[in-house]
Amino acid sequence: MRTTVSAPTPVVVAIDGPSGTGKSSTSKGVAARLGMAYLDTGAQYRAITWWMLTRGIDPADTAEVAAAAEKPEIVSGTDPLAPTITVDGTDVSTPIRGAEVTGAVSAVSAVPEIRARITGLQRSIAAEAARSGAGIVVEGRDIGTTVLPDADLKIFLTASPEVRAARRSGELGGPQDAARLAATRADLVRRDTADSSRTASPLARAADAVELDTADLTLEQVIERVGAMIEERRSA
Ligand SMILES: Nc1ncnc2c1ncn2[C@@H]1O[C@H](COP(=O)(O)OP(=O)(O)OP(=O)(O)O)[C@@H](O)[C@H]1O
Ligand SMILES: Nc1ccn([C@H]2C[C@H](O)[C@@H](COP(=O)(O)O)O2)c(=O)n1
Repeated sequence: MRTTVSAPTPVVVAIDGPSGTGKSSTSKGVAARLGMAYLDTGAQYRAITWWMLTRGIDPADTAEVAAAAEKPEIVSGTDPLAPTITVDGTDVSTPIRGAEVTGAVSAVSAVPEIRARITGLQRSIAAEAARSGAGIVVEGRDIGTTVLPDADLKIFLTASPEVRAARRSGELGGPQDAARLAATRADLVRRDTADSSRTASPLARAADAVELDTADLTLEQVIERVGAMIEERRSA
C-alpha cells in the first residue's frame, strides 16, 4: 500500500509590532518549527541604510536617499535557522545591527521611494515562498497593513516599553544599571515614535490582526501560541 504525504498548505503570516516585542525571535522559532521560510524586513531596511551611510549619503537628505533607492542590490536568505542579508554581494548581518545604522534607519525607512523598492522585494520573496514551499513568516512594521494585506494570518505583538527595554538591554549585554535601562528605553521609544508617525506606511496594527501582549509570556509560550494559530490556518 502506498501512502502519500501531502505537502502542508502554504500559509503566509505577517507579524508586526514595535521594537523589542519579540517579532524576530518568534518568527524564526515558528518558521523553523513548521518548516516555513522567514523574512526579516527590518534587516532589509537596515541594509539599505548601511549602504547609504557607507556612501556618505546623509540619511536626512531625503532627495539624495530617494535618488539612490534602486542602487544597492539587497538579497535576503529566508532559512529561519540561518537567515542572511547581503548588499552588493557583501554579508552585512553584523554592521547593520550597529548604533550608527540603528540611529539612521528610521529616517531612511520613512522615504517613500525606499519603501516602494523594499516592499517590492518583500512581496516577491513572499510570493515565491507561497508558490514553492510551506509558506513564510514575514516580520516587520507594516506587513499586515501594506506589504501583505491578504496574508492568511496577521499578528501584532505588543509589550510595555519597560519590558521591551529590559529585553533589549539584556540582549545588548553589559551592566543592567538604571541609567543604561533608561537610555535603552528612550531609544526604543524614539524609534517606535518615528516608525509609527511617518506618513509612508507607518508602524500600525492591521484591523484584522490578532494582538498578542508578550509581556507576561515566555518566548516559548509565544512561539507555541503563534504556531497553533498557523496550524489552524493550515487545516482550514
Ligand atoms: N516573550 C519573551 N520573553 C522574554 N524575552 C523575549 C521574549 N520575546 C523575545 N525576547 C527577547 O527579547 C529580545 C528582543 O527580541 P526580538 O529581537 O525578537 O524582538 P523584535 O521585536 O524583533 O525587536 P526589533 O524589532 O528591534 O528587531 C531578544 O533577546 C529575545 O530573545
Ligand atoms: N517592515 C518594516 C521593518 C522595519 N522597518 C524599519 C523601522 C525599524 O525601526 C527599522 C529596523 O527594524 P528592526 O530591525 O528593528 O526590526 O526598520 C520598517 O520601516 N518597516
